[in-house]
Amino acid sequence: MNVTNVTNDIYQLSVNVEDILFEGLWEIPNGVSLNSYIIKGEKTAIVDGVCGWDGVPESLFALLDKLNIAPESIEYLIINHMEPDHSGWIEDFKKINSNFKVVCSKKSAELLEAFYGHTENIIHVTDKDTLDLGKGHILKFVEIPNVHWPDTIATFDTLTGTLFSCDAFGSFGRATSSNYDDMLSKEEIDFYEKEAVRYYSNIVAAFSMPVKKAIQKCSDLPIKIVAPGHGIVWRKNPNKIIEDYSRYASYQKGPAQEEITIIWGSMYGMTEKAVQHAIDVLEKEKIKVHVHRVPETSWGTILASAWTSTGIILAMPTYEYKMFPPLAAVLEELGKKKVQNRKAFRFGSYGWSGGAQKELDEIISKYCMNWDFLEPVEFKGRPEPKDLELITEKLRTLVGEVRELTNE
Ligand SMILES: Cc1cc2nc3c(=O)[nH]c(=O)nc-3n(C[C@H](O)[C@H](O)[C@H](O)COP(=O)(O)O)c2cc1C
Repeated sequence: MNVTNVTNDIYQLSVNVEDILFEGLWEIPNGVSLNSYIIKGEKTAIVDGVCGWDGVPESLFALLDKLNIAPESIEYLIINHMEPDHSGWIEDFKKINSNFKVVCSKKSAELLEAFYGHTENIIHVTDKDTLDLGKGHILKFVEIPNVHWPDTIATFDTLTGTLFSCDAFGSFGRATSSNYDDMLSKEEIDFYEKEAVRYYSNIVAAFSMPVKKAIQKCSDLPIKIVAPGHGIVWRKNPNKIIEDYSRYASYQKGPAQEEITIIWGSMYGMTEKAVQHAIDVLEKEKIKVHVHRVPETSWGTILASAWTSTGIILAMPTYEYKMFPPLAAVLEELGKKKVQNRKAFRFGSYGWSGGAQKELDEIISKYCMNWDFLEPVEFKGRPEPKDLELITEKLRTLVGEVRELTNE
């Protein structure tokens, strides 16, 4: 666990989690940090917990000792949201301090009872409330429901301008002791930016409307530091991550960036021949392309590039009168995350009846994805030169459409 100083009287406790699927589902090749914060006024508060803490009270004692904090002096545990990655430590925390008050939204309190049976000493807060910790640290609370659980609040320290934003403005990527934008190189910031896209698209994307509302609400605050529950702390340029999140939220309804994502699958290499051809054509068109084969590539990786791409190409054969199943599964996930209004094109092989296209149309319509498709190109068995020519023509049209939309 890392302990670092955020600013006057504020410290970060951070644990890296690796070798798991986040939420039991999302691949995290570069890990993820769980960040908790301590604010030391005359009274002391902990904002969110660190679930990766080993559960041994002595470990936390030792950390607090480093900061000259007696465990029993922690008066408030502020729960920004009740998702167990942050709050799952409450039972362990009770082992070192049996006399603290929980500060959270009314909805969090309900969840706290349902998940951990904890009902004592709870202070419900809303937008109208403040909490004075002394030494000038007056905390303000901002309800930002559905970013990403319905109970979510952000906590704002009015003295230092620090916004403890919970899952908002978070990213994947393990933390180091230089977990601050002012301590990182340009390359490292780029790394966390990619990890933020992956985090946003996998975890927050479906809640893009609430994200927009939360950003609007927080725009009234004089924010100097953004301290999220995952990822790096933004001290030098807090607006960067806020603007990035605003952009990511806008990608839901498109247009996104001048990029194309190809998602493809093939059993016996017939569709694959056309995919290879498509990659060559797009390379000549000099447009940024992400290529993902299914089922080999994880949903999380595909979602991250589909989220930033204005154009999407789906290439798959017919399988038992429907789409190649792993592609159907990924497309359903894109639908659930509301990847909408893309410029799109589909091609693929069939043997005798076809049928992939029908299921594709059904999924697009079921999730109201509103993708604007070019006429599909389907070929029986292997693609003939005339099929490849037609695909070339469609790809050029797609590139033109993507460029037109993104350069408006
Ligand atoms: C298990 C299986 C099921 C298939 N089901 C259909 C089908 O319902 N309709 C059809 O037209 N072709 C069907 N085919 C034929 C494939 O679509 C055809 O072989 C195609 O060329 C495969 O392309 P690929 O090599 O890119 O996987 C099926 C093939 C397999 C192996």
